[in-house]
Amino acid sequence: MALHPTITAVTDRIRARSEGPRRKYLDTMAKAAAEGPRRAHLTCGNQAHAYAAMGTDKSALTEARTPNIGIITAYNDMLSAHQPFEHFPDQIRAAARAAGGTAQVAGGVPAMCDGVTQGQTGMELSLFSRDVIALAAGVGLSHNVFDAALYLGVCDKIVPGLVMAAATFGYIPSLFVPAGPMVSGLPNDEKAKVRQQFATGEVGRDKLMEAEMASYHGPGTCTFYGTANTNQMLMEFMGLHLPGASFVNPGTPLRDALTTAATERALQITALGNEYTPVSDILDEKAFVNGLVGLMATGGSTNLVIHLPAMARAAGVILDLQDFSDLSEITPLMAKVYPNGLADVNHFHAAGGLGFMIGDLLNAGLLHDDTKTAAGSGLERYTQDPKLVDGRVTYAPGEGKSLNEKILRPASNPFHAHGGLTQLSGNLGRGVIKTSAVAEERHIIEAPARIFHTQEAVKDAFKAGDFTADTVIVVRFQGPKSNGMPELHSLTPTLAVLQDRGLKVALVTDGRMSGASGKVPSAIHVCPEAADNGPIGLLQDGDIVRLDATKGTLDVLGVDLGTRTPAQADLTGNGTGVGRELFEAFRQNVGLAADGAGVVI
Ligand SMILES: O=C(O)[C@H](O)[C@@H](O)[C@H](O)[C@H](O)COP(=O)(O)O
Ligand code: SF4
Repeated sequence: MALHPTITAVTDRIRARSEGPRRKYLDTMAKAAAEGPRRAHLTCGNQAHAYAAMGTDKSALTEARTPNIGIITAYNDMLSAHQPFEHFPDQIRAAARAAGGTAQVAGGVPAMCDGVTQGQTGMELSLFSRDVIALAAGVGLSHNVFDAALYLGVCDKIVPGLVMAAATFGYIPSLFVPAGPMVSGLPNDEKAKVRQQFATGEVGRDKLMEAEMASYHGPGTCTFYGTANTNQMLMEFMGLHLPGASFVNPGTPLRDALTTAATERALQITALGNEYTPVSDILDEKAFVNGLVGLMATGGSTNLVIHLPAMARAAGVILDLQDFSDLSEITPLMAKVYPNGLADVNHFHAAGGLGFMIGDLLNAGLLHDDTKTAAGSGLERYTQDPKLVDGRVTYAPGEGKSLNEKILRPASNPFHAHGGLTQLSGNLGRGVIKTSAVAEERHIIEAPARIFHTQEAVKDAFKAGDFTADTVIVVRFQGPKSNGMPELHSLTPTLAVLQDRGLKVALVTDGRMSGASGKVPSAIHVCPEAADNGPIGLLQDGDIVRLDATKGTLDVLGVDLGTRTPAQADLTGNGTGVGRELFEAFRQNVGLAADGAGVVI
């Protein structure tokens, strides 16, 4: 099938926009690659330190004739999605040895669980932790003794931060190794219902705790289609996972076989062999366009509208919100996974999952097939399913059709004609809205604004019974310069109760929401932010705000903003407590949300 003209046009536009930075990046990568195996440049002393504790691997390492893998691990016990990584290094070392290579943990990176910090002060470090992860991975890889790298990470900022590092070290062939989703527990919509009942006082904390523990109940990624699982989708659409690796549950024989297969593949694609595949050849404008199409076709997390520009910039590729909008316009919404529907990622995977989607989108001319991937050339191979045969991974053709059209549909008969993300612009600045989880009749709202400077103040106003009419709830001073741009997802139950009571409500914020947020129309990432003299800082209670997701507009009506003085907020409290003291330089130097809210890149 010929490539859709918009795919070609957007790819060409990105390539043209990126020409300078991409050329500089590729020159840097080529220079590094030309230096040959890293270890050749280390002294005996350097190497002795690196191998001292490596036991039986020492001779292979010192002879430096076989490839050595550096493992960057985001293991900790706080994220259910990362807890399984505890034993992955042992498995990877054994698999490398068995395949004639070696592997060492090059370093660890921090990983924040946004579920633990949701609605808490710690969430103010969440977005910044992405760049900390990139920095920490760089420290590990700077030991410079690796011919390939394996990145162990899944969740929200961890994959984006690791991709920023993998691109920066783009001369090192790499794969991302996932741990997979937890098996299904209490359905996400039932959990959300109990939360709303708790918000209205219908159930007590005991019932809420019971529901939460039944929903988040074991090792593996949470099963909604939030940022973590959107990251997993990207790693297949962009060719950094093995095909079909994303949604195989942890602790299963196929999961273990995939980890072994990823290790073997990493050893095959180093510069010591004949299939050198540096990350810099994989992460190009075509890979990012494929990632954007996957984001739209699956109704993925709005957080990737911030992370993808930062990931791309690390590879010299410059994305713009217009690229997201134009691709959303031509990409059908093919999946309905919570919060966009009732199914979870396990059901999605069973229905045909990413392999079906990639095949169907390729046939529809909506993906580049001629991309380089860690598994080899061409995206077609990602339509295959991994099977376990005698304890090893083999690939077989996927079903080629959806096995449950309530969850997954072909591009020819989608849930919506276009993707779930729309760019917004108007006299309040630029932002984004995820429409895939919002009922059509709620895509346009025009109502008086109520202005807040914290999410707690919104909840207090709700408890005081303040919301009795249609309202645009503005929560400002939530941008990266203000307080690190925390997710405001803990507002979801409150806003959903107001909506269920028959009110038309919308959220407008320079902050962000979670990938798990859904049914309330939310104009997010509004920039410039209030703390950066953005027009959102000029709004006053009672102003009529119109949010039109069908037209992509966000405006205050009948007000001359030029006559207004910007609101002030006391942000001093955001600089101390729970480690916020350490992030002042990040708040001072962070870029626009629309450009990726980067600090290090
Ligand atoms: O973007 C995301 O996907 C979220 O950050 C997610 O990782 C976060 O953990 C949610 O807070 C979980 O949902 P609940 O908070 O509703 O449990
Ligand atoms: S998906 Fe979110 S809540 Fe679940 S483990 Fe990852 S960061 Fe934590």
